[in-house]
Amino acid sequence: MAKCNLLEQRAGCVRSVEVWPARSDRQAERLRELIAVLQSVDPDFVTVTYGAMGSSRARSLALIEELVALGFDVVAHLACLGNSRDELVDLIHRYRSLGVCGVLALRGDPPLESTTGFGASELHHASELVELIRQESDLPVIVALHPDGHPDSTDIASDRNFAAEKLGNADLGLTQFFFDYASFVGLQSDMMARGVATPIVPGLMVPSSPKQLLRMTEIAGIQPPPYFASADWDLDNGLDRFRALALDGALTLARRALEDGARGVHLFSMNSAQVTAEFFARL
Ligand SMILES: NC(=O)C1=CN([C@@H]2O[C@H](COP(=O)(O)OP(=O)(O)OC[C@H]3O[C@@H](n4cnc5c(N)ncnc54)[C@H](O)[C@@H]3O)[C@@H](O)[C@H]2O)C=CC1
Ligand SMILES: Nc1nc(=O)c2c([nH]1)NC[C@@H]1CN(c3ccc(C(=O)N[C@@H](CCC(=O)O)C(=O)O)cc3)CN21
Repeated sequence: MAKCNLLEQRAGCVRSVEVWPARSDRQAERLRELIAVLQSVDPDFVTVTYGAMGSSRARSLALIEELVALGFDVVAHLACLGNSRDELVDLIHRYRSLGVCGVLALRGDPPLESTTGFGASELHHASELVELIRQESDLPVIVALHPDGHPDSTDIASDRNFAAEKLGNADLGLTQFFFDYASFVGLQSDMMARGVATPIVPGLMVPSSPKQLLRMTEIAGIQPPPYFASADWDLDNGLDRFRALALDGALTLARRALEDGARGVHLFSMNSAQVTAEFFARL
């Protein structure tokens, strides 16, 4: 049974890893390799995406069930967009009975093929979902925070105000990935300035290729790190050099955050066994 104490599990650095459900045979093979690595890394909790990039609810539920059965503490993502209130309530109860140890309350991304239609959505902001989870369960609630501001926000001040409101009602904040340490420091100080002291754990991503990096910076609405523009990655050994810099970059951010008092680190594994193994071996 899940221990349900997200930050008190390990003295020092609490380690968490995001995984997503496989959507093809090739992805299923990658997921097997990742789960094998996770069994030796032994993270404090694993988060399972919901609906990310169009993935289905059934696949998320099946992966949660599998990971719980393997003995992992699982945090389930839940997104407002595309679900009615009743569907969200049903999912919260299903998560509860599957034995998850927390919920990451997200607004969610609009469907890839649409810029406006959110279908049956009745809740429109993560803060509303935090309230719903509180009403419906005693599960710990995590929220996503955006060090560089959310790409849909009109200005950073209002984005920080909304972020502080939802973080104040949550048990933990996990950040979107970032490449500029100053953005993480800015987020922390803006939350403190608004009177919110809920712990914030940095989310790190180690891109496996320049192409993946550009795709992810586009999703997050942020600039690539400085090393990206420093070389022609198509040249000999370019990919190996890129991966070494990407890993060093994420480790540098993680270590600085831990030195400055962060309680843990969260890795967006991108379902890569190799990245996950190397990141935690060197942290
Ligand atoms: N770990 C993960 O899976 C992560 C996922 N994300 C993704 O980021 C996306 C949205 O992020 P969230 O932080 O959950 O959304 P959110 O609902 O907190 O914020 C989304 C946007 O709405 C604005 N907003 C918030 N509350 C508002 C209110 N009451 N009135 C008007 N505007 C308001 C915010 O400033 C922001 O621009 C999701 O697609 C999520 O999947 C982001 C980071 C990590
Ligand atoms: N805005 C936003 N939405 C998210 O879903 C999200 C974030 N940010 N930030 C952190 C992580 C990263 N997430 C991601 C990122 C990419 C894929 C993705 O491209 N998945 C492909 C597989 C690609 C591959 O195997 O290389 C898929 O088909 O599911 C999924 C989740 C989920 N999280």
